[in-house]
Amino acid sequence: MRVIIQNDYEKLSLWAARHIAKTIKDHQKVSDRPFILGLPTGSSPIGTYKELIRLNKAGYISFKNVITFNMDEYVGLPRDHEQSYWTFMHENFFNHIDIPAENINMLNGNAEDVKAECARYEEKIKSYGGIDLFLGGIGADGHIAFNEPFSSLSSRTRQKTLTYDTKVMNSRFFGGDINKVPNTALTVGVQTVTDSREVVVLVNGHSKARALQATIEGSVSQAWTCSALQMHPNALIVCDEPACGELKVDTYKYFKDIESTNLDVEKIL
Ligand SMILES: N[C@@H]1[C@@H](O)[C@H](O)[C@@H](COP(=O)(O)O)O[C@@H]1O
Repeated sequence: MRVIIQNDYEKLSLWAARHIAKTIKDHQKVSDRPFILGLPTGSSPIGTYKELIRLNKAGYISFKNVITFNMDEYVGLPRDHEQSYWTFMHENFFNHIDIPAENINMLNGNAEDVKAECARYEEKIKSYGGIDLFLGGIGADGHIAFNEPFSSLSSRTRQKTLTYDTKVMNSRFFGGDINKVPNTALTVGVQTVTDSREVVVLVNGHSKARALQATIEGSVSQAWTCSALQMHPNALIVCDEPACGELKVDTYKYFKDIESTNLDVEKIL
């Protein structure tokens, strides 16, 4: 596992976006196969999306030959609801880049047959030969996508019930009213994420410090689904200083030292 520690959210976002842009560009230099990109919602990736949009508008990177798969979607919210992940992704990313609409894949939280919808999603990912890079965020309880604590580490796309804690956290987007937060969501599984060739996870702010500690230093356990990343051969955590608050001093120093020549955001592209 690599851990890149940046001073603040802005630097974290620049680093992650530029790393993703470079990875896509490097792939495009040697292959005509579309790049398959997994994407999250939440507040963590907003800065990364802003920088990717800037790089797209500046002509550094094109998304014309990129296929995206989003991690999750609430069940039962109309697609054009202001808090659906479909709306979030279009407002914060897709509407501002050159990606063709048919390249965008999102789970349909209003599907009549939810099981069939989840199976279709897994099949479609497989049909492209898997995901090249899955970008993710992390919940304060360590959930990745909507894989709440005690989700199987070998889980696949399915419907999950949201925990009370997650509903409280996400109620900030629903006018603070927990009753407006959907009870369930469709989500890719932990293994859908870890099957990807690379996983990049953004972790910012002190509220994520326990989750970051569990991800890096804890045992691999379904209690912290983010800990599954320890088994991944190409997992990269991009975090800020406040998120490191619960790490051992030695762990923090180790990653600062070993990545010291890779931290400069101006030297990635
Ligand atoms: N399903 C999403 C997760 O994918 C996201 O990582 C998490 C953290 O959100 P934020 O980035 O706003 O802290 O929120 C939701 O639960």
